[in-house]
Amino acid sequence: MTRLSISGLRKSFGVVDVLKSVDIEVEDNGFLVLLGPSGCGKSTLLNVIAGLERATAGSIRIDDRDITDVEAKDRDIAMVFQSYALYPSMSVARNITFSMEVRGVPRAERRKAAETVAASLQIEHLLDRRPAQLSGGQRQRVAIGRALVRSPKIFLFDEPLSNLDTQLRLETRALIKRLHQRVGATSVYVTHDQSEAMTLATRIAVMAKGEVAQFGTPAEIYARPASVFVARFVGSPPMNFLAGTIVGEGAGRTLQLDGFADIAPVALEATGLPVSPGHAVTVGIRPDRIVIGEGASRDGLRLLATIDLVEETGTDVLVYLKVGGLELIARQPPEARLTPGTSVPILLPVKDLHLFDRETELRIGF
Ligand SMILES: Nc1ncnc2c1ncn2[C@@H]1O[C@H](COP(=O)(O)OP(=O)(O)OP(=O)(O)O)[C@@H](O)[C@H]1O
Repeated sequence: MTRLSISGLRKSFGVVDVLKSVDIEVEDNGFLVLLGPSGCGKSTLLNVIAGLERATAGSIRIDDRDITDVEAKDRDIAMVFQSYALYPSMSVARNITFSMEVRGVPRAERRKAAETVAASLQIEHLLDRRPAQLSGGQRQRVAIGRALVRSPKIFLFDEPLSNLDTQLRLETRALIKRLHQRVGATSVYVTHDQSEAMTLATRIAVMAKGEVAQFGTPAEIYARPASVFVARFVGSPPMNFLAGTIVGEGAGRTLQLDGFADIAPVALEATGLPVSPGHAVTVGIRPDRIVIGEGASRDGLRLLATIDLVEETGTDVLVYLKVGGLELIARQPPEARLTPGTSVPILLPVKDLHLFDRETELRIGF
């Protein structure tokens, strides 16, 4: 049973507020991913949880124990760094079990622990090598092994896959996921890579400028992004955005796209959204939701687009569309036959639209 609770956490370096009141709960066996662009404070938050940096205000609890002022070594937390941070002069086995050596655990017991952990990471044949004799992926496994052998209450990972090439990144990501499923330990993982966040997390905290912009499951964050920032950051290619305005009153309210006075507005009667006439909105739609063609009888915004560029990715086709002065990206199935330079009708189905207040950029509804 390990629950991590962070409340009202702030961290300032001099006059710079790097974390501004962060509240996060990680459930027992949860895998929290801190996701955000460079400089948003992810690593600082991880370092404060680890005890490598002191909080300026707020508290951190592991279950019922307040660890805010507890020294790093007494927190029962293990951290895996991007840089591996291995001891170059020690063998792999000794690197993995060094914490046991410090605690005076006998040699035979240490060797057995190193073998068990190494087997779970498929590096048992490397136990007697030095870090310099390992590939980057193998070094990262040793670093993970060193955390695993301690059986800590909480695992922290700081961009552990950043230094690996694409193939190794996928393999190591799957390894971390498998280990988490098997060991089930509560974990916090920092990344700016949304695909890592979506695949690993039980909960994601999307961070922006030292604050949590949205906290939820990967599915919630993808389906109902709380702001334009989150919508743009999660999903690849990112969500498309268009400017719109609410027209009409009450049950007769419609959404009109700005600059497209000739296309039929879409009725909003069933949505119950808190919008009033003249409300300026940003309309979002994910690339895979744009229908190219007539789109049968579905409700939505119907536009005429020109196909600008077609990119085959192997699994699907990315279609760059020009609509008036706008560019939209649509994702289509691989069998789609589309010719650059031709005009096509497109449909933005009403049920797939996301609405954000144009000024605050916060989600309105849908
Ligand atoms: N010791 C420090 N003194 C002053 N400012 C710092 C210190 N450490 C971090 N910062 C600042 O805090 C902000 C957040 O840094 P942090 O490393 O936490 O961001 P990050 O989201 O992890 O970014 P990245 O993905 O680039 O590592 C940055 O603007 C950084 O310059």
